[in-house]
Amino acid sequence: MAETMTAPIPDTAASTDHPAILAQGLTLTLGNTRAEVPILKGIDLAVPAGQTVALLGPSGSGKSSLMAVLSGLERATGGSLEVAGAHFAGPGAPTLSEDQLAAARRGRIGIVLQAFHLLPTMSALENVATPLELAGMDDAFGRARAELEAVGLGHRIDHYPTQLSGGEQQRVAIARALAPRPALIFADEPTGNLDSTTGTDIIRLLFDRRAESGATLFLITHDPALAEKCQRVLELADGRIISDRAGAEPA
Ligand SMILES: Nc1ncnc2c1ncn2[C@@H]1O[C@H](COP(=O)(O)OP(=O)(O)OP(=O)(O)O)[C@@H](O)[C@H]1O
Repeated sequence: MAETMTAPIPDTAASTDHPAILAQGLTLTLGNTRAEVPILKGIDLAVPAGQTVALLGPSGSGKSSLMAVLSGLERATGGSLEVAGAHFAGPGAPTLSEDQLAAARRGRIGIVLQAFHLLPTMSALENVATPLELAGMDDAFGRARAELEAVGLGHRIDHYPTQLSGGEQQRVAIARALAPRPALIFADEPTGNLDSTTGTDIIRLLFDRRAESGATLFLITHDPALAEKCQRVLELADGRIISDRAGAEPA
């Protein structure tokens, strides 16, 4: 799929002292002019590169919406936002088409969701290799194979998603998200569809693979114990960050 990027996206991702996430006054309002629903009500957040951050908050507080905006899946309606060097919103930010947003995410941002979102007509190997090919990386299939081996699925590369257990599908999804070596990983309730033993294995895998890459991790969870595995714990309520503190994990 050829994608041209007409709008320049300043790339500051290579600089380690540049924050991975810099949001100021970020808002998201959904709906139409007759019924506008404010979802995010002014988010100020700076996340240094390499930090692990958990986002807690009650159902409906806006966690998934915040992740969607920070990861470039959804456009903010106000404020400014820079993520892994991509200028997504704010004065001077280019207006990006869907393709341009996708291109801006590619290689910078890896996303792991509760529902694994693997392509059912593709094997595990193809699911991991395709984004690498789209990113124009050399040896996409060799890299994908190595990534699947790293998540313990070297023997399953030719299997289709329906032939894999939920835990195995999530391993493929993690391999797919991490294979392009993104500077930033977003994970939204990555164990929500898994039993607790499988979920524990998946979290260990996600944290181990993150530690190897040094990527910034932004993890949405309902589980306070899991949140403590991060260096920083944010709490969202009604579209606002109401608490920002250190987690139990040393920085
Ligand atoms: N397209 C939409 N139009 C209007 N409101 C929406 C839309 N999408 C989400 N919302 C509302 O935005 C609010 C935040 O939703 P969001 O999914 O971000 O919350 P959450 O904290 O992730 O919840 P959960 O923990 O249940 O997943 C909710 O009140 C939700 O109903």
